[in-house]
Amino acid sequence: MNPKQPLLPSTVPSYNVPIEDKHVDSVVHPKEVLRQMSWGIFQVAYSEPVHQLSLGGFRQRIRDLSYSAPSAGRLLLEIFRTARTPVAVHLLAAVLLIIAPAFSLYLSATILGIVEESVMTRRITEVHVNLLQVLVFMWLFVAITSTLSTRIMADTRLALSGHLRAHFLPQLVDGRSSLPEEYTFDTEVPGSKFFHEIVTRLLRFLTVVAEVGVLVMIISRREFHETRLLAFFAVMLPAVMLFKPQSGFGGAGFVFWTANPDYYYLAALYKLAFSQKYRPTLARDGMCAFIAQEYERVSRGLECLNVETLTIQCGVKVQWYWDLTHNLILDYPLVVCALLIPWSDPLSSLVTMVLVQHAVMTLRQSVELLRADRSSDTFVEVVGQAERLYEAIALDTEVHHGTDRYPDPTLSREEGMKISFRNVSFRYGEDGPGAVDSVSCDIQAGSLALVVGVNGSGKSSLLSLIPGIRQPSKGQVLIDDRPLADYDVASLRAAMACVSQDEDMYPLSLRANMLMGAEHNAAEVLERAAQMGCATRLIERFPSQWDTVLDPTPVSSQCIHNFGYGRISDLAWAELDAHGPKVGQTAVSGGEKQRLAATRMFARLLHLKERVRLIVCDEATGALDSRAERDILKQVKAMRVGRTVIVVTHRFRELVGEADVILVMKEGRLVQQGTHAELMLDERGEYAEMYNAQADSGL
Ligand SMILES: Nc1ncnc2c1ncn2[C@@H]1O[C@H](COP(=O)(O)OP(=O)(O)OP(=O)(O)O)[C@@H](O)[C@H]1O
Repeated sequence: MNPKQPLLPSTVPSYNVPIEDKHVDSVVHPKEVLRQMSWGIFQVAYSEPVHQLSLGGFRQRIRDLSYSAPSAGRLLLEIFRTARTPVAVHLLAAVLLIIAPAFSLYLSATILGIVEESVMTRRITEVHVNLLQVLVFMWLFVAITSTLSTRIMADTRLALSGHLRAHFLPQLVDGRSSLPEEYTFDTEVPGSKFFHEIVTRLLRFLTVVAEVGVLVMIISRREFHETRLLAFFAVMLPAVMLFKPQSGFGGAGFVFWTANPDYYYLAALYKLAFSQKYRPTLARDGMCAFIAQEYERVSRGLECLNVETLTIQCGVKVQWYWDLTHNLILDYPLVVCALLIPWSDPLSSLVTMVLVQHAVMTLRQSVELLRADRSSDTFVEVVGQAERLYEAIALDTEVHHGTDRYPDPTLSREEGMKISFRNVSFRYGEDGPGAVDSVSCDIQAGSLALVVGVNGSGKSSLLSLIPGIRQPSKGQVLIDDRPLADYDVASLRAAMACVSQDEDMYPLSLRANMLMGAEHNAAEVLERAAQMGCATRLIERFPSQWDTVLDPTPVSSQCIHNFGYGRISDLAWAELDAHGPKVGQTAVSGGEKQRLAATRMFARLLHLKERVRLIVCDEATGALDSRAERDILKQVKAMRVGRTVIVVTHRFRELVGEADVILVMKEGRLVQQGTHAELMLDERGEYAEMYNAQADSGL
């Protein structure tokens, strides 16, 4: 399957989906073969995996496996050390599950053997009866063991996930602003999928091996004809199941296209008839009847009218001989066995037939599971997941930091943090757009700096370099005249209180958001911070007030559906509703969100007190009404003593009088800097234009 080809949603009627005439790439995945077929007016293309039996492919896989093996071994060992008991119990249950079906097959063969012998000799001894009883009890025991083992495996898997989360989380959380996409573990428990897939695949493979082994043992004891028959089934069944091309649900993904112009015309008519965009005009011009007539006329000639994409998928045909072989081996094994009756003893044939039926049922189930594995990641890919986890753990933070704690007693000043940019450039990614271009300036300790510029001029990008979230691609950022990279990043960030324009609350209670672990004077800090952030009334409005979680994380493990535990009763659901965690979201407007973000920043300031030497407000009040914006900025200014303050805002007129320096950004460059009076001298300059535009619009 060419991954670039879109897979159309199967529930959408095909006449509703005008798609371009797409030609299927001749470059296909090496493990797949492209097939095409006609379906009505459509051409359908889909890919199927090819069973690579080539020596080269095999060698490559061995090479890949041996490459990933050390990490995989290390991870398996680490998982075992992290949760010895769940892992040991899980593995024990897995071993029992491997043995159970093969043992059950062996028991049924033994029981049938005893029955056969008794009927042949027309004599059933007490020994036979006792043996039969023991065997039946053993059978029962196997059934119970299998059920229990399945449940134990499910339980231990959950327990193991908990252990692994707790074990790997501290290793994966560091100062990075984000992990690359391939290393995110927000939906995946690190190591869990790896462990589970390895165990399950080995379990399924060994189950089939054990079943085939027992079958071979049984075969070797039967009559010659029957031996051949059983051997035939033992080989053919896995072969048919593994290699037969699949159709219908679970089959290959597909693309379809047509060169039939009527199809596209029909699609256009359909869109015209139902799109809100065109209907008023159609009605106004009296064209509705025409559309209906045309649709009827064209659709009569098109057989695609009743064809849905789903039907196409089911119609992906498998050659007839595969279907026939599949039916004979899997669905009608008794028919094949019956063919042997003329050549063997009828009783013996009967016993063989029962055995074959049982063996087919058992093997079929196991091979189906094995086949299901093959449609997902390959074993080599699963083993490679260990590599990915260790790479994520070993990832370095984007910015390299030193060990010197901030503030530096020899350089830092009481007035606040001094920030200097020396020819600083920054771009997003190696080939990404240049956001900051050769900026050089000083923001003196204790000053109020205003950063202005049109959208996209690089203001936020420049400020993101100060807490060391991003690394300049060129130049240097100095903090108190010393390279930022010399400082220990945690102590540096503890000296900053930043708030940006689109800041979300963490999925924790508002209290936790504001305090983030700080317990000292909590109530006082919260009350004061809410006042400063203009959020007191807002928080009082929430039913749970400070305990409100605005966007709670859904707790997916509140119930386990269809996972070995069957249906969940209505009563149980009601209990969960009554006592379970409430996961509803609380909607807040953009302005309310900014009030809460400002409150969080003030809470940080109140808590960390004089440790904070820099305040950065990056368009943090853009969505607020003008009164709230004025109040919040007033509070920020009131916190200036002993701190440098940087404010980015598009409505800057009220602040210009107090600003010690105004930095004017344009297309990533710092085009002007100075006080308001100095900048206004250049009447045609960027700053004067922006200022006058604001004055004209009354902002
Ligand atoms: N995460 C990102 N990835 C790639 N490009 C980005 C990213 N963030 C910003 N940019 C680009 O960098 C340039 C500068 O953006 P930046 O957000 O720094 O400007 P700004 O002056 O703060 O804009 P605004 O006033 O709209 O907030 C823009 O061209 C923007 O498209």
